[in-house]
Amino acid sequence: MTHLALASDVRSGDAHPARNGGIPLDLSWVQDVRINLSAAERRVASLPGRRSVKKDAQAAWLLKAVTCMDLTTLNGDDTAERVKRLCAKARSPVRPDVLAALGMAERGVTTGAVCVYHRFVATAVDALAGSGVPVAAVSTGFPAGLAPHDVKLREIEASVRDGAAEIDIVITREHALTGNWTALYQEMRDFRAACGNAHVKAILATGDLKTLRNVVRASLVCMMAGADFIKTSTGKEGVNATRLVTLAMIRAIRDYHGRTGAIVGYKPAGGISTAKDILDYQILMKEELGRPWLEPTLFRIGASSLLADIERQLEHHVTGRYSAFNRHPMS
Ligand SMILES: O=C[C@H](O)COP(=O)(O)O
Repeated sequence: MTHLALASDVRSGDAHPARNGGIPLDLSWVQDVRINLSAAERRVASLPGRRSVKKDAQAAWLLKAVTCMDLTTLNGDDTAERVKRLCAKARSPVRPDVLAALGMAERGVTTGAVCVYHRFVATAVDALAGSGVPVAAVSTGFPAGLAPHDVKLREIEASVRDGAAEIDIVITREHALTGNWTALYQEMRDFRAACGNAHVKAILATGDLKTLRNVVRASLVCMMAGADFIKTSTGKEGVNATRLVTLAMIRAIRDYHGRTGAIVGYKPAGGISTAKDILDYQILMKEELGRPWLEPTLFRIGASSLLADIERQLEHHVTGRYSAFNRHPMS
């Protein structure tokens, strides 16, 4: 398996043939999609613990995962106070004494972003001022994505006005389920245009799409329409992020890069709650796409409860006097 040879500081959208316009929809490419996963690959991707990360490297990988995390609250009972607490956590996600014990006190660590509903974008932007942590807004009638199209566009524009640097849109599942790729492409183009300079992540709601082939086709169409990231799920579907869907989507990213030169990021989201889970995703990213896709510019993890388990694991390393950074696996 060869992965992509890129510098480690590339960002999604770099090298895109038309940064804000995607490429023309190539329907024959979409229709011709075949899922080239062997039975063994499907089996392995469905099992936990696909490969092991050496024990002495795990803390470094977990700390890297924190920097890629879109720390999320997307609940009906969210309040400004909860969002402010979340932002404080995003500024300082790991206890200073734990960071110091890991030799990371000087560098400082924040999460990749904070992810909230539009209502709380301004609150989060204010609470994160000066931290460098961007605000991501879920949008377009999240999670079902069934609001009128013009309302979706106005919601995106309002979040950008309030300071969201990243917009997580949800696609209209019906377009994918009925094979109406032209409609999906046009929808995504409109979302892309409404985002302006904000980065756009396309949530496919893979648990709703019935087949892996639909997932890959929807991935390709969203990338052609200019998505900076493709994201699995809202966290509200019956089935959210899985390793099998991840394998299919990141191979679509690799294929898309191979054919167009465009660089697209990946965001698994929903139900990722343990350190062990995220290590599996990181291994997949590194093996399939390569080192640049372990950075927050190209990899985000949408999660509301993962941080607590990572903190526990890091504290465990520290109290066990583990020197995790002596042999950093990703330098
Ligand atoms: O986009 C992020 C997801 O909604 C988070 O899902 P989760 O609450 O299952 O971690």
